[in-house]
Amino acid sequence: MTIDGVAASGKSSVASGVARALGIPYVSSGLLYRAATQLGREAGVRLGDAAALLTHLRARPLRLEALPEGNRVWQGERDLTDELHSSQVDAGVSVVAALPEVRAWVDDQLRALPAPFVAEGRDMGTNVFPQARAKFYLTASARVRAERRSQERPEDVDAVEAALIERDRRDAGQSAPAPDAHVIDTGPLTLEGVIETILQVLPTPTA
Ligand SMILES: Nc1ncnc2c1ncn2[C@@H]1O[C@H](COP(=O)(O)OP(=O)(O)OP(=O)(O)O)[C@@H](O)[C@H]1O
Ligand SMILES: Nc1ccn([C@H]2C[C@H](O)[C@@H](COP(=O)(O)O)O2)c(=O)n1
Repeated sequence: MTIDGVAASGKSSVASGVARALGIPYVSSGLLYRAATQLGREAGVRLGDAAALLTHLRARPLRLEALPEGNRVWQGERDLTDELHSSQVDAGVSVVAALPEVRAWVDDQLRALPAPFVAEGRDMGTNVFPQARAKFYLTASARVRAERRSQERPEDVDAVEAALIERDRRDAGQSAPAPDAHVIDTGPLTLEGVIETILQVLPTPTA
């Protein structure tokens, strides 16, 4: 199954809860875009330069570890995960995610993972796993998302809201609900409420 949605709409928290309830892993595709951005920044590669970025990424392959309590991204023995949710990565990641070559690099890694899992991101239901048996798309107003996110970060809520609106604008090209997705406004719901809503509409597996 797939869970897509706008920035900070609760995708990874919800995917984690649903996956736990189903006893399967979840996979956070955004982490691979974030890792590509962080490694490009570190190496001084211009983030819009797909060829240079991919040469750099292919020389040092990444591994996405789908742990139930949270995904982790490794490059050899180095765990990059805790560096990937900074405001600097947030500011550059949409440029990297707009590169078709980088999207193909991410998609190949996701499609190589052993099923079943819950896939979370922007285009999981539309592009990467169009055959998924159930698809969801999470939304919430920018204000609600900023209020939630500002509890995790030092920035004030107005600055977080402005950054989310800008990232939504830049990601719009690859972030739309699949025609067969269930769209959920998470604004009025608790995290547990969103997870429960999804579990209730999931089709029962056939024998
Ligand atoms: N329904 C909800 N009610 C209250 N808080 C929520 C809800 N859903 C998510 N949150 C909180 O909102 C914040 C953002 O959630 P999360 O990181 O899961 O979003 P995301 O869509 O994966 O973000 P990103 O796009 O940046 O990767 C977290 O602090 C999470 O606990
Ligand atoms: N399937 C995906 C997943 C992510 N992205 C881009 C868009 C986001 O700005 C960025 C980080 O993702 P997040 O951690 O916010 O889920 O990566 C994408 O284009 N496609």
